[in-house]
Amino acid sequence: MRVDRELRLVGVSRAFGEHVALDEVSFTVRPGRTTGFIGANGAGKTTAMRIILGVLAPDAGRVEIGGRPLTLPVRARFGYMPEERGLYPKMKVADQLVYLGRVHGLDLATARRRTHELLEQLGLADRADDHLQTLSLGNQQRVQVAAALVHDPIALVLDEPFSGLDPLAIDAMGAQLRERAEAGVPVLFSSHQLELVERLCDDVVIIHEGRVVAAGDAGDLRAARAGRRYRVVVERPDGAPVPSPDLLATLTAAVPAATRVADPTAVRSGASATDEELAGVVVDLGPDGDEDALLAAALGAGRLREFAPVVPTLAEIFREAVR
Ligand SMILES: Nc1ncnc2c1ncn2[C@@H]1O[C@H](COP(=O)(O)OP(=O)(O)OP(=O)(O)O)[C@@H](O)[C@H]1O
Repeated sequence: MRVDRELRLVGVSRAFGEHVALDEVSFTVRPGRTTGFIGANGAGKTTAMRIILGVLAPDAGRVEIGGRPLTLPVRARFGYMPEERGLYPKMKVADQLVYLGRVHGLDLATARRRTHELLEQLGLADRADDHLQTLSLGNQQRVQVAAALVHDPIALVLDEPFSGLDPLAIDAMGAQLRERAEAGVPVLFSSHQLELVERLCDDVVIIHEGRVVAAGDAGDLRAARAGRRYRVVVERPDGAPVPSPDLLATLTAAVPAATRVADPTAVRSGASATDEELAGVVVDLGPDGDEDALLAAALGAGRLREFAPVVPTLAEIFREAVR
């Protein structure tokens, strides 16, 4: 029988003295999917993860798996990578992983096999007999991930597993998380690297000052905010683009609700063009702006070269959600 592993936080609150770190936080980490947990420093990510793992008690609310309250034996089968990395610096890498596997109930042969497999997959096989403290910080981090994975966890909760890793290690780690998710494990990880989250996550939870401000399928969140944003490029009769400020003035005169937003294409290409040199603008119509009126204004401004919906990046959604 397949275990229902959907992990849910329901109305979880937690204060430290007067400071409310989590305020009725609810979200779901779906099995078979990776969920990115994002929020500014101090937003409450680590607190929520500690509560999931039972390291910290909530003041109110609960954590469930498969619709049932989490019990200690079930929690023991979770994989957790805490923010404060907690391995033994003077112990050999492989011995440490075998030991942790045994603590989690694996027999010796299985613990050794899993350790060997993980070290191979994470590119650390040649460091198996080195003391942890002799490894670089990035490689110690890889061992931390191996420690969270060694007992074949039924759920994975990782606090900033990518911080400090080089691009190759990020790929190796990302592949591990993806593989675990595909095996039906709910995977939750926090990160400040939003492009990485965008690349690796199926779902996303955005937390701001202790409250969830957006959650769900990352593609849906982006698509829901598309369609109200357009990139408009208009040419003069001589073929030169109408300068951005002039074009913006024309568009906003016709559609007062339209506001300019940073052009993600310009930012991504690292363009250093001034406003006058930039071809076109990206405008957001907000809830009230009229698309037809925007198009009519763009047509009236010259020869229309581009009128295309812009799908915001996760980083843009994040910035807006936490404003
Ligand atoms: N043990 C504690 N005692 C007092 N305050 C705490 C404690 N743990 C967390 N806090 C406070 O709760 C808030 C949320 O902290 P938390 O560590 O959960 O944030 P975070 O989103 O993980 O931040 P970061 O991205 O910086 O790691 C912060 O204001 C923090 O100072």
